[in-house]
Amino acid sequence: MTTVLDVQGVRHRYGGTVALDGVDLRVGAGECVALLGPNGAGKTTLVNLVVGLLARQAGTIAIVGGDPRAAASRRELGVVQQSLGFPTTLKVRELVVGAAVRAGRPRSAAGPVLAELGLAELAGRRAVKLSGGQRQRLQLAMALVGDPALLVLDEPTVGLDVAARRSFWGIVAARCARGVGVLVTTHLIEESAGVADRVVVVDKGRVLASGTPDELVAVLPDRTIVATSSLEDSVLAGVPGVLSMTREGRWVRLRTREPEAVLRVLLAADPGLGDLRVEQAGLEEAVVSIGAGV
Ligand SMILES: Nc1ncnc2c1ncn2[C@@H]1O[C@H](COP(=O)(O)OP(=O)(O)OP(=O)(O)O)[C@@H](O)[C@H]1O
Repeated sequence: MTTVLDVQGVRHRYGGTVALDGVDLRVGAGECVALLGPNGAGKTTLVNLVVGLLARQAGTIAIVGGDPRAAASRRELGVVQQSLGFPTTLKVRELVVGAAVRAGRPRSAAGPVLAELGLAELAGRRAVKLSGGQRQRLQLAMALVGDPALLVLDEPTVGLDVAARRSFWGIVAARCARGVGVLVTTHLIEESAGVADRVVVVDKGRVLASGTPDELVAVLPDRTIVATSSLEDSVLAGVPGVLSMTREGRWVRLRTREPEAVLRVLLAADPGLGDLRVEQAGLEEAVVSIGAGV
């Protein structure tokens, strides 16, 4: 797989604060990588270094082999960042045409992208009059019109409703399938599981874990036994191997790392046991546990 983003040994400090403490990260062509981490983990710093907004202090960053601040590399890059505002007077078409020209593409490249993103009918509208979801699609149109090899999306779906989010990710997935590499930061863990080929968990400026969403979930040994039970709560909580229990009406949820042993006890002792299932932890629990050093 061709590498479109290669980050190696990147460190960054703001005065005495260490924001990145030796980060390695790779995005291949056609790969969607989600960068997950709590507030202050270093995600924005990394994104700003990749898109050339911050000057590199230590380590290397290459976009399709080039320096992020070189003009040739910037043409390989499409960016959607939350904080971007639009000039008040400019219309949707003018902004997309401008982005095409800046990326060295013909003005005519704007038309197909406006159509692909469902913005053709809004092309004559001033950008500041768009809804939140339409603005995100406009930013994506401006990012895609340059035909980038790498898309960097910084919390791109914050504030969007479910339908707008689905449509946004549908467009990104289609580009990914055509070979564009994507780096996306998000707090929406379960959403990232749906779109990312690989999730990279960062905290305190370091990569804690990297893998497919399924791999990350698999590293967490916790399972939850869900069942109806006739046993008293205190008896259930006292079954060897049960880490915690909660009850919702007739249902109990038992967290354990030894599901077979707990099930054996329940099957022998609980005449009212029914509707039994064992669940794996979700991606959110996996990421929280990795962050907590589990
Ligand atoms: N301009 C700055 N000056 C000083 N410290 C900064 C600056 N920007 C970020 N930091 C610090 O660097 C660390 C990493 O911040 P960064 O914004 O990269 O994290 P983040 O993962 O994007 O967080 P969030 O999810 O809250 O946006 C934090 O400790 C933060 O306080």
